[in-house]
Amino acid sequence: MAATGVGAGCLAPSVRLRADPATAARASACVVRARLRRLARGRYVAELSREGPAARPAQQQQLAPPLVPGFLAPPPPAPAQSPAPTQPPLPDAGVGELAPDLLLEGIAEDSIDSIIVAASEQDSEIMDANEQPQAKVTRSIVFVTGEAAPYAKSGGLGDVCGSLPIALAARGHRVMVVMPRYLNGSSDKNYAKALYTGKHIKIPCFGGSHEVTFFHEYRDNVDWVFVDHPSYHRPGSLYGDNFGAFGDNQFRYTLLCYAACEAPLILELGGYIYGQNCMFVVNDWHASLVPVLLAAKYRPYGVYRDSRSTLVIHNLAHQGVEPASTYPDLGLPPEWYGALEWVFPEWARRHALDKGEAVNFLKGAVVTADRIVTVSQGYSWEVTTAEGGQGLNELLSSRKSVLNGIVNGIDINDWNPTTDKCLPHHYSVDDLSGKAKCKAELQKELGLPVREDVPLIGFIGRLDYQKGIDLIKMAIPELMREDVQFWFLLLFLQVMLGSGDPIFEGWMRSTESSYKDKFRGWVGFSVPVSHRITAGCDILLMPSRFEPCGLNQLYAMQYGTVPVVHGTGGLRDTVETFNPFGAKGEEGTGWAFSPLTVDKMLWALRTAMSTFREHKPSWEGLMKRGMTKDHTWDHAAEQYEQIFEWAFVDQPYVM
Ligand SMILES: Nc1ncnc2c1ncn2[C@@H]1O[C@H](COP(=O)(O)OP(=O)(O)O[C@H]2O[C@H](CO)[C@@H](O)[C@H](O)[C@H]2O)[C@@H](O)[C@H]1O
Repeated sequence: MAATGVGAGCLAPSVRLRADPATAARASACVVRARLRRLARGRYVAELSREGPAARPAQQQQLAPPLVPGFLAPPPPAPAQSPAPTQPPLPDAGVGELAPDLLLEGIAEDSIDSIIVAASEQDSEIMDANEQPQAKVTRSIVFVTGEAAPYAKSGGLGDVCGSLPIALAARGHRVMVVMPRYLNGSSDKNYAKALYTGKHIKIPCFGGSHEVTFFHEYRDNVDWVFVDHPSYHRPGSLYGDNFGAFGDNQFRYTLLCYAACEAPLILELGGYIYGQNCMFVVNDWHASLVPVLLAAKYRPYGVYRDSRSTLVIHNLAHQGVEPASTYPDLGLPPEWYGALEWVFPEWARRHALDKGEAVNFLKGAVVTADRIVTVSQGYSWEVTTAEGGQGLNELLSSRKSVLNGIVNGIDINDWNPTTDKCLPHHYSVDDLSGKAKCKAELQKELGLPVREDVPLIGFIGRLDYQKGIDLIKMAIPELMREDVQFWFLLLFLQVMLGSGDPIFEGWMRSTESSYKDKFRGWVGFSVPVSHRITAGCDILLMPSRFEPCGLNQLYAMQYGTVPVVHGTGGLRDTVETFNPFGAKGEEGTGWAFSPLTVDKMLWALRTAMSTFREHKPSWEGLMKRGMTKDHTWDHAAEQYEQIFEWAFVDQPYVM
């Protein structure tokens, strides 16, 4: 028979569809168009519809009986004498349900979104289209974090800790996330489904005994555990307010770490405790006391000897450094001071008598964690250099044997242009028309001239030295000479910088009035706005000085928005510079410029803008290559499992 090529290889690894030989014999009559919509956790929805029903002879409309009970039932056969009816469209097959007698064959080379269904003689069974890859070894995993979406988020850490645990749970692990129960009035509703567990403990630190209670919600197969204490109930952002970072942050996150160590031992979640054989995944400085506590306060007494810890560094710039005089407050044995000890270099000291002595939470975890992961491979090398190590480079270099990089994934349920509830129009790699409409809506919303031909550049980021905002400021006069529109979204109330800089806001207002038809700036935090910008812009600019991973460029690519980034850390790992003369034709998903200078940034932007204006097919290629890249969490989750496996091969840290 004229069997067409088997498409399984073109599909995502978890999707394999086969046809029985009898069906294969009717392959040519059995052409169906299927759209596979990617969901989270490597799952797919197949939407099937017949292509060219009129061309299909009536006698061949009877499909073979389903090979697997429960699979999509075939449509009833046409009555013998009646004229061939118009073929009813096949219903949406739903997750994992695909026509039983059909085989998927990829048609768009790099795309799994558009598939033709045909039959093939060499294939004789239906595989489960909904097969979720499972871990080889399942574990009890305890995430400890200062934030996790959707409960509390101030940036990328919240995104990652809101998604990675779900991806690991889907692969068969038992996963708990421990974070504070922040109540500030405006976001309290996020915790509405979390119930009091009836468990409370007293934590001996900071000269007293502080009672914390535990709340719990079971969602997406993950135990979300919220530590409650009055210090987490206050207005402002998670870590600070208009006056700067909260003065008691060290206390707040010491409580979190103690509580996280107790949670697996005392919380009966779903009927039984997690126990002492856990993998603790501690994120950034807020959770960094956990491996120190395991080594100093539990293992010497025989507890948690079978547990291991992995430190995940999302951003080395924040280390949780406080004066050395606070060490006794932490409730750690005096002999463990060395683990947290930190001495500022002379140039960083405030006065002649300042000895620069401090305690550094993140350093404590770098010393005591069993494994260290940074959120991209590029960053795992950068942190070992004097330029990128933020003072910890030598220590991190000494731990190179346990240091790895894993690029973050993104939550495809939240960030999917075909379903995103924040967008006025939806679109996909097959039909980009909705993106042009999103752009027009965004231009209307901003009061900019509605023009399809003008490149709209966006920036989304925190008001932080890291994000390279000063570079954009310097480049604006030059950039505004071009026929361009610029949309600037800044995150207000950023912790480490304290207040949302009034000088910067003043600059934005004056730039807006100087370039009325070209520039708009907005300061605030709004998830829907960030989605609308990601969809509505043509180009996303990220001139970050350093970027451990960066999520916005991943979201941008997913939404067909072309990233122009500084080639650093995770940006360099994830954005491939456009090459019109690649081995397979045009290659690349954006522009990664280096070094970080205004001129280089302008050069990259101008190249991108001229490609947008003058080379439409190339631009569309850039958009589509970005949209079809696999940014799902499943891949990253598998790599984390490998790290966990290595951690359990080694002995745990003991002094
Ligand atoms: N004004 C605004 N309104 C609404 N949402 C806004 C916003 N400004 C920013 N956001 C959102 O905040 C997140 C920021 O992501 P980044 O990757 O830039 O993270 P960040 O630097 O905070 O975190 C660190 O951790 C992450 C995760 O590991 C790393 O990717 C990163 O390199 C590292 O610096 C995105 O989801 C973005 O949409």
